[in-house]
Amino acid sequence: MFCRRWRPISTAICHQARAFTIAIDGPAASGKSSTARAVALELGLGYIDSGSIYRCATLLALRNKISDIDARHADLIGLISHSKFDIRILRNVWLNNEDVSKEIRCADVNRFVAEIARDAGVRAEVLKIQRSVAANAEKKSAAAADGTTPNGVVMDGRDIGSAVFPNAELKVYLDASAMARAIRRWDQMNSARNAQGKRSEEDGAQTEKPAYPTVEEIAREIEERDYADINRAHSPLRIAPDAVVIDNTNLTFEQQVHTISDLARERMGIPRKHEDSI
Ligand SMILES: Nc1ncnc2c1ncn2[C@@H]1O[C@H](COP(=O)(O)OP(=O)(O)O)[C@@H](O)[C@H]1O
Ligand SMILES: Nc1ccn([C@H]2C[C@H](O)[C@@H](COP(=O)(O)OP(=O)(O)O)O2)c(=O)n1
Repeated sequence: MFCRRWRPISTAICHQARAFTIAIDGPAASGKSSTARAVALELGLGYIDSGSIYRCATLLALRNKISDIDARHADLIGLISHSKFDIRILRNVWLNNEDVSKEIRCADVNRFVAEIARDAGVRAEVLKIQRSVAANAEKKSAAAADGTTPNGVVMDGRDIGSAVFPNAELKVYLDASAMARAIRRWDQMNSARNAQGKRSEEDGAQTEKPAYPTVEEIAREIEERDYADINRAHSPLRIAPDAVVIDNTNLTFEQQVHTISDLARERMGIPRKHEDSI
């Protein structure tokens, strides 16, 4: 018997299948994936960054020279359905046994991903992958759970609360001002680049530094992607009516993680833990 809705242990009908789902949606660089990962670690839940699946689908399109998605729609769906996706909570994203964590964040994927994600057939194929990786992560989380919290999964994206898991126990819509998001993404890219440069220096490698986008360029790219995600016909980015909206422009990272994990605790029927949650 499969029951998705989590119940407190004392009233659980099917202990083994109880699962608690947290959906985190929001625009680009609003802090979804870093927050979702931290909440999952705190509560002993599995974590899936669903954007990484759309990014892998985009990488498949780029590598197979599929530039016109409407004309080559069936080819791309075939490639997606025959690929193996492995998304790990602390480690990387693997596509067909290759670590593609860095490549799926490159400028070409950033530019093309919203175009790929608007295709209904691609979304239907990705939906199957989302549900199957979530079921797997949920199973693994049971082993990590300490008995005080249920097993389950945190998934972030654009349509998790509205389309992928409409019955999620907790839905959060994370937002921040456009400028805060652009600056955070710039900082994130800068730190990754500096870390990479340091590693190359230590290895004695002579690598040419790639052109680096300005905050204004990042803001423009984010704005264009948000526009495409909000205005597409299928599962656009929307605030689910039962979502808790958190604007984190003036919150610290810890505050937003603590707020969401305490909201989850409340719905699990266990006491809140943090004094700084809002
Ligand atoms: N409240 C916050 N204050 C400052 N930086 C934050 C906050 N929340 C997230 N960040 C940082 O913003 C960057 C983008 O977050 P990320 O989780 O990658 O966003 P998304 O998944 O929505 O694109 C990361 O470097 C993250 O650590
Ligand atoms: N559930 C989802 C997740 C992502 N997408 C699409 C739309 C987004 O622009 C891209 C990339 O998502 P991702 O979460 O990696 O993007 P950001 O990290 O927020 O920049 O994928 C989607 O349509 N539905």
